[in-house]
Amino acid sequence: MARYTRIPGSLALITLTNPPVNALSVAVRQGIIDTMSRALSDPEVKGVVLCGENRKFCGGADIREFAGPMKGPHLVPTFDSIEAAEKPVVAAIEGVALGGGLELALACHYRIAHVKARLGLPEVTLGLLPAAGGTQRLPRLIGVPAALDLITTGRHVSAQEALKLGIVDRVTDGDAREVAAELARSVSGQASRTLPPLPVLRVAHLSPFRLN
Ligand SMILES: CC(C)(COP(=O)(O)OP(=O)(O)OC[C@H]1O[C@@H](n2cnc3c(N)ncnc32)[C@H](O)[C@@H]1OP(=O)(O)O)[C@@H](O)C(=O)NCCC(=O)NCCSC(=O)C[C@@H](O)CCCCCCCCCCCCC(=O)O
Repeated sequence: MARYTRIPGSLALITLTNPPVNALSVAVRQGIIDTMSRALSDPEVKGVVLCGENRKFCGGADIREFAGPMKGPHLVPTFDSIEAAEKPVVAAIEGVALGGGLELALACHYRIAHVKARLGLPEVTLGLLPAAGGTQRLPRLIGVPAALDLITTGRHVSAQEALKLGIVDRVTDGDAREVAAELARSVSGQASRTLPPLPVLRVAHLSPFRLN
């Protein structure tokens, strides 16, 4: 599920609620769609903060659902609609943002991380590749070499490393939701931030893959 709360400054706070790590179960995916649609259709709401319950942003796809056929809404269009939102959406990352959890944060326009947060795309350790936009959005955000490193090793990075790489916009030792709300208020009314195009042509050692 996802809980919808109005918070000061004409913002909506969307909280993923699926203990223990707010994984992206069918109910959470549907909850994101419903709450985002509510926030975007309410003219009083000028921006959105997305967080996870119990100070854990999101541990990714719900591995408890891997045993059966995929049901419910898909992550790709769900995340695409967040990215396309005309109101700023800010991820408040506490605890973990792993796999689909980081892919969700990457679809948001801004990311605030708590200093103790860990981020990564560990899909490779499960024999998978990130399949909810991470292979497309991460290279656009931090460049192909750094993105390939994270995708192919599956390693987790600290909030400070994520800041240095450019994955997050700010690190806080306070309440990430409050810092995210402050940022959402400061950018409300501005055009949504978009990711730059993939800089493929500038990566020399990937020249065999150059597009002519
Ligand atoms: C999160 C952790 C770092 C926490 O570690 P910690 O040591 O604190 O605690 P535990 O490890 O003991 O875990 C606590 C508790 O939490 C449970 N848990 C952890 N992670 C998950 C999870 N992801 N889902 C469910 N439950 C989880 C854990 O089992 C424990 O439970 P317990 O009851 O025992 O207390 C650490 O746990 C960790 O590292 N977790 C793994 C995180 C991870 O690997 N995440 C990535 C998951 S894979 C993923 O996200 C894939 C994405 O890219 C999205 C994929 C989208 C798929 C879309 C597919 C579309 C395809 C369409 C194709 C159509 C084809 C066609 O039809 O043609």
